[in-house]
Amino acid sequence: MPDARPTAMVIAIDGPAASGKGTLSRRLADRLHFAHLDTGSLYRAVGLAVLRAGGNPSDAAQATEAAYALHPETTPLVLADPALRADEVASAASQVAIVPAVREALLAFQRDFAAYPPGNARGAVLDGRDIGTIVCPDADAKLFVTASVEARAERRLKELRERGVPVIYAAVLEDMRERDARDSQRAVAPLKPAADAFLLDTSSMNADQALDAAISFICSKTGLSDHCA
Ligand SMILES: Nc1ncnc2c1ncn2[C@@H]1O[C@H](COP(=O)(O)OP(=O)(O)O)[C@@H](O)[C@H]1O
Ligand SMILES: Nc1ccn([C@@H]2O[C@H](COP(=O)(O)OP(=O)(O)O)[C@@H](O)[C@H]2O)c(=O)n1
Repeated sequence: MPDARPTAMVIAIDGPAASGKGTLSRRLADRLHFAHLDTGSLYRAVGLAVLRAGGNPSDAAQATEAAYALHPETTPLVLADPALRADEVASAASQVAIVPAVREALLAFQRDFAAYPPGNARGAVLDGRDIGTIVCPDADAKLFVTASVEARAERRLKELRERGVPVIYAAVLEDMRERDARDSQRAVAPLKPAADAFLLDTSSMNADQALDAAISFICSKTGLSDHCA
């Protein structure tokens, strides 16, 4: 039986790779004491499972089988796997994400998280590509976080180098462009801002400035006041 908690508040954060949506979502969830779900990790988990099985992430049947093999009880453990952060896994994620049956398989988990955030939290922040458009179209506040493709490639390059991964700027930029194209042009749930999303371009903002801008929008939109100062 669903529990009798009051309806949870939902903040939807979408945007392209390395726009800063994950950093912003984590910090928002901290500030508001909300639960956070990085939905990209779900697609990465499906991509990684196919790669580990020696399969092809573009094969719809293999991707669908891997998506249905993710179970809510074990998913939190799977999402903590550091292997999810590898660049080839990001690429595999964007290939499995094209498959409508994969998206369908992951939908219930995301909607349940939004409706019944873990830890008895009074709200949830979900970040991804289609949260404001498909997963939670009735979210209380929606943000679409962007930055120029060059700024995003610089950020991802720095992040990968800090983790000791040997990469060059041109390859990261090329990968980002490829993934942007695949995510924006796919037929199902393409990356695009919801009509009622607040557009936040972080190209020349640091993470603190992005958080301040987001908090001020969310507070004015939702009437939340206790964490807004
Ligand atoms: N506003 C910002 N300015 C500069 N770097 C940022 C900003 N927001 C996030 N970052 C850094 O950029 C990288 C990508 O950010 P992340 O939040 O993982 O993006 P996304 O979730 O959109 O892929 C991380 O290394 C993060 O620390
Ligand atoms: N809600 C979501 C989240 C991610 N994805 C897919 O999963 C891939 C990896 O997402 P991510 O958010 O982990 O990627 P980064 O922004 O961290 O690079 C994306 O390129 C999308 O193809 C999606 O289709 N829908």
